[in-house]
Amino acid sequence: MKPIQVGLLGIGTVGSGVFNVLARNQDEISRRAGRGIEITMVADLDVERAKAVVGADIQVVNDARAIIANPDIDIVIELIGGYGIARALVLEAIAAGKHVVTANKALLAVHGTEIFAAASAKGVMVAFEAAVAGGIPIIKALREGLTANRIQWIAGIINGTTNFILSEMRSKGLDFDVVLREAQRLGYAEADPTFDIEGVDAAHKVTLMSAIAFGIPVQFDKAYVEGITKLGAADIKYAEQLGYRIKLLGITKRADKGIELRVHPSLVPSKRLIANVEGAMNAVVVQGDAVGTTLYYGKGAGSEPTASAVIADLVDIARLHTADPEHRVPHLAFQANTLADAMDTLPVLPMSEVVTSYYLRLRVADQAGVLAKVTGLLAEAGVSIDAVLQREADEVGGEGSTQTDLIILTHDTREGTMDAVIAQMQALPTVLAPITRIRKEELN
Ligand SMILES: NC(=O)C1=CN([C@@H]2O[C@H](COP(=O)(O)OP(=O)(O)OC[C@H]3O[C@@H](n4cnc5c(N)ncnc54)[C@H](O)[C@@H]3O)[C@@H](O)[C@H]2O)C=CC1
Ligand SMILES: N[C@@H](CC=O)C(=O)O
Ligand code: NA
Repeated sequence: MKPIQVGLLGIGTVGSGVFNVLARNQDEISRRAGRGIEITMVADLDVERAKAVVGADIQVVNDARAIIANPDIDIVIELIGGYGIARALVLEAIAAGKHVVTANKALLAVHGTEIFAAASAKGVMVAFEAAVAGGIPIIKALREGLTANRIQWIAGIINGTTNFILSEMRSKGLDFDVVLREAQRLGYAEADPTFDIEGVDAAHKVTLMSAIAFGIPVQFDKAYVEGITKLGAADIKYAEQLGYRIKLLGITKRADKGIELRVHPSLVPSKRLIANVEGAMNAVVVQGDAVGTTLYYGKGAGSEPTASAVIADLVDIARLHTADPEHRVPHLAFQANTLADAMDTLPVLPMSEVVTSYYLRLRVADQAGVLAKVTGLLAEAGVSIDAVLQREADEVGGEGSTQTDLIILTHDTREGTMDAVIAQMQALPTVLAPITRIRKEELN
């Protein structure tokens, strides 16, 4: 069979990894795919840099549309990033009857419904293994390996930059800004690192996993998103003393009335495997009703780890290219005549309806009766306390300090109830600073 022809749009960090891995492992990849896979055209705005990567035998252009217009190209790989030109190019490639492989989680989380519908109508595939947890084959695991299961929840460390920052802050006591700069230097961070540190990148990824796991449309706009920028070194230290690590988790869960979809820093018991995932590594825990708990661990970013996932998608498409579109692996795991038929109407729950437990830190005046007032308000609201830790004032504010930290762990509470009681506690004159609230996930 003639090799399948691939056009590559954007040959930066991931694109060059794809080119290099494909060249290095060409024979093995072809045997696995059942036919050759050849990158025959590359587009990048920086033509000279692209030529330096691919050499003289491959056509390099600066206009991505020249690839889409080429009738010999079967698959377009989009590795430009962002929502702008990438969205236009992906839709044009689909309209031209090309299969698409992309690592662009931002694009799919925001415009996935439109893109998957266009691909279904045209009978082409849009594959995106690299978009979630980079090299970890989590899309395949959810869509194929766990297909017998009713998925109950997924919780993942799915942003390498923030996990790297939290790990370095905890283990080396380094400052946030210093570690962020290092993550940028190492190529983990997004072009705009606010997407990493404010939880947006993780929310893009968990939105995609949620759609696959629960058969709901991709709904990034319904996700609750909170990053790590407000976390203090004190909370990392107190969590450790209480037997927890703080991780930025992307969580999606089947609840009574709908689906939870949220990203925020979370206390995770130190004894859980996922709590010990350090540096830029990613890990995803999936709980299915038949299989129980499964854990997927590996590199979620970087040139070749991400390329590994892109090429796996190329191989899938090379194998399925000639199959009847209705019998291909579906984009989002549920098979139906139209994409809309496959979708579940379960709503994504507002954050106020989420039930979880909490870590609260209150900077209070070190005087009699404060603890009783605070716990009294919690009791009135029906919030059950799991543990209370009071620091010595000297330890918090230095010798002779009149302030101290009160740390409270609660049992499960509805977020709306917790919002209300935090507002009441905040209004107490003896509460001297904004209350820190971090959600706690037992993950069992
Ligand atoms: N870097 C990583 O570790 C990971 C990246 N991703 C995703 O992969 C995608 C690519 O990321 P990187 O390779 O890191 O980005 P990058 O910035 O290194 O590469 C993007 C390339 O696209 C080129 N480009 C920009 N506009 C273009 C246009 N209009 N036409 C043709 N080329 C154009 C740039 O010149 C650059 O070479 C993004 O969606 C990113 O979110 C996903 C997982 C991991
Ligand atoms: N910026 C991302 C890169 C991969 O998606 C991360 O830090 O994980
Ligand atoms: Na992946």
